[in-house]
Amino acid sequence: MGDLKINERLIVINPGSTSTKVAFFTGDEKQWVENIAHPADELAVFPRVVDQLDYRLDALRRELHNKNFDMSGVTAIAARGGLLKPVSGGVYAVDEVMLEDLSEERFGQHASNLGALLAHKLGSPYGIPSYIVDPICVDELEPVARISGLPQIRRRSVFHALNQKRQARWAAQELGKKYEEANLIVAHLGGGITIGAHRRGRVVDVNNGVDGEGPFTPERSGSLPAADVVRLAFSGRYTWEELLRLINGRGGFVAYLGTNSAREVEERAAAGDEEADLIFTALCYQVAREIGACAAVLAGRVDAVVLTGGLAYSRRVVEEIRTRVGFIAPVLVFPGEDEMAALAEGVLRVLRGEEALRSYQYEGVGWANMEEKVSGDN
Ligand SMILES: Nc1ncnc2c1ncn2[C@@H]1O[C@H](COP(=O)(O)OP(=O)(O)OP(=O)(O)O)[C@@H](O)[C@H]1O
Ligand SMILES: CCCC(=O)O
Repeated sequence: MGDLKINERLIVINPGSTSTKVAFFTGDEKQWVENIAHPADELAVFPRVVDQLDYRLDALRRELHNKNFDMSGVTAIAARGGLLKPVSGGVYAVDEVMLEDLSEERFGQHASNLGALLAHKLGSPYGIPSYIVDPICVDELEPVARISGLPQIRRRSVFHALNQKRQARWAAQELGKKYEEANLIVAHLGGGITIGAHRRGRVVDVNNGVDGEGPFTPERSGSLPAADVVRLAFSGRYTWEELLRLINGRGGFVAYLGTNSAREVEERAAAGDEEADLIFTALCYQVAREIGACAAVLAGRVDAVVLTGGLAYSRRVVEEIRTRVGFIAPVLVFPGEDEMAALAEGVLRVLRGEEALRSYQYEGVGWANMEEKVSGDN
């Protein structure tokens, strides 16, 4: 008998704020990936992110058409998952309730909200099922981690779940353990920075990346003294939108140094720019401090600290953090991220029976009073 292996044929869709990435996989093999750019002036005509749906769908269909791509043989579509109700990590079938929540932007605006909507519109005419994997709203916080200090404000989990969980799996494998057996601290260091305490496969605490928790980042302010934020908000100097933009988009390196490129800041520091040097060091310091907090969450029982994302390519970033947190556990470095592969891998685990498929409609860790304000400002 020949070794006959029929590979799954997957389309992967990942909408970002200024582009939509699309890739084609046969089994684990990435055949091609395209980055469809959406110029700012074209996006500017859409009042809400969800209004971009047909525009992005047309661009996606055009790309596939230009490639003479045949949709009929596609097994499944894997899409980036956005701001939905809080759910456990895993792979979710795109269902009507999910589509409705995303169409209505019930849990906030985010480019990744378009993933499931695009996948469904593209696949359903052919009967192709769509899935999302570890969406940014994965929320596995323990009750104690939800307490903010003010009953009016409840902590929620919004983070780089897709990359964090993928790198955590790699790290566990390197340690000879299953993800579900390991205690890990994963620091995703990109344009946004989120640092999660992974206890035996669940992210029991993590800084909310989009609402201004945790370290500052190349373009976000991170946590700020609350009373000073109130003073700024009522100073008359900023509109609501401007202030939110300072926290998310124009904070961090952008605010201090006018660039969101960590690479550029590092180069400026190396060339003798003292301000750049101080701010670069401060970012590493704040990341280390957050990692230390996660070590306390895990009661010191930490198998490894994992550094990932674009900033983990920087030797200086890695060494500055390692110097401060190396006493906690070995530091493993997996620079960059590959969200397209992470999405494909998740759906393949389900198609191959290695992981159970989850239902959005029937699942959700839930908050009380879900209808109260959910951030619509991201
Ligand atoms: N070799 C390097 N040295 C220093 N910084 C680097 C290097 N490579 C990338 N970076 C920095 O990494 C940052 C971008 O990281 P990344 O690509 O993970 O972010 P993103 O995908 O835009 O945002 P996010 O990770 O929040 O989704 C930039 O500030 C970039 O300058
Ligand atoms: C990816 C969602 C979380 C963040 O941007 O910080």
